[in-house]
Amino acid sequence: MIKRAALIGLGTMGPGIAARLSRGGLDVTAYDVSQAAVERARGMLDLAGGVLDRLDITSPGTGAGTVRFVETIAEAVDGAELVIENVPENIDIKARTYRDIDPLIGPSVIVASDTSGIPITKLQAHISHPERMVGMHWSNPPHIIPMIEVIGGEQTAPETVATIRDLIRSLGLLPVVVKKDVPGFVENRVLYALLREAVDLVERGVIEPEDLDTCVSWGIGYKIAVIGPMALLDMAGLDIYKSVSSFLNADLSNRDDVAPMVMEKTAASKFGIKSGEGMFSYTPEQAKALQGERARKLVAVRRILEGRE
Ligand SMILES: NC(=O)C1=CN([C@@H]2O[C@H](COP(=O)(O)OP(=O)(O)OC[C@H]3O[C@@H](n4cnc5c(N)ncnc54)[C@H](O)[C@@H]3O)[C@@H](O)[C@H]2O)C=CC1
Ligand SMILES: Cc1ncc(C=O)c(C(=O)O)c1O
Repeated sequence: MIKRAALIGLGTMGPGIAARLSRGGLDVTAYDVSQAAVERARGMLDLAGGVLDRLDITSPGTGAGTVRFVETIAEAVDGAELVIENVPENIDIKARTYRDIDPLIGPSVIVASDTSGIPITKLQAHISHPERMVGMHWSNPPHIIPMIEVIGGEQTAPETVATIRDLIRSLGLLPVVVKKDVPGFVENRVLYALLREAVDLVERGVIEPEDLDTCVSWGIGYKIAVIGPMALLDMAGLDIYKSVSSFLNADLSNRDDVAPMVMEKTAASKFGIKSGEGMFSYTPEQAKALQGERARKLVAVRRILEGRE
């Protein structure tokens, strides 16, 4: 089983991934081009560890692994059996990262991308031995959400998919092997269809942002956490779904570009919590309180869903 992992890119996802892997007994070496990102990640490890404690996630008999922050990418990948790439969702940055690590790692070292949806087939065009490249798509926050998508590209060896699937299982997490390498894989295709409709409804003035969140979180979100979409079809009745979709599907948002509201906000550097304003506004204190409150609620819901409460 894999024992040494390199994590390239920290940012939003990196600290939680590092914390979760080390709790599972892996030794992680983490690298980021930004020292600020390294310091932020260093400061987040204990917080993530506390959440893992509340989830009763223990380490294997061999004990917890370590997280070491290193100053060069070469140090990060030295001796690693797995390299997790977690740089920005930009194929040029990812390709450059693969070119940087290629001469530093052997042909059997697995390179797993945390990409949100760039097809793995596209990514593996930028690395030697493409059979060792795979998608390992975590969800935010990665130390709490147990489901991880595993996606093989056209040139990915089945053994590579199986190795990552088994690693995820050995960590006590939920691997979902996606059968076809489609953009967005599965989770984000469903999420982005939902978000496209949600943004469209707010943009057209059908509903206020706060009320949309109440409607979706306490309606669909609450239900879907317990009853998955396919099971929900059977609960509601496929006849009902047929009747409603016969008129509603044609009326849903089918835009293939980015909503003007999102273009305007991002052009004004209104990215959300990370910039203090997005759909809503946040002071640093509010952002910190929200992070804690959301972690507490996600832990409580997960404990109930796992039948531990
Ligand atoms: N933010 C989210 O909710 C999720 C993001 N993802 C995916 O994970 C990947 C990372 O996402 P985030 O953590 O949100 O990105 P981010 O933009 O927050 O962080 C990326 C980090 O990579 C660093 N970086 C940039 N170029 C680098 C290089 N050449 N070498 C090393 N480090 C470099 C940056 O300094 C930054 O700290 C993306 O592919 C994203 O789509 C996956 C699941 C959820
Ligand atoms: C908006 C959004 N986009 C991508 C991802 C993951 O790839 C997430 C998430 O994990 O929650 C997300 O919320």
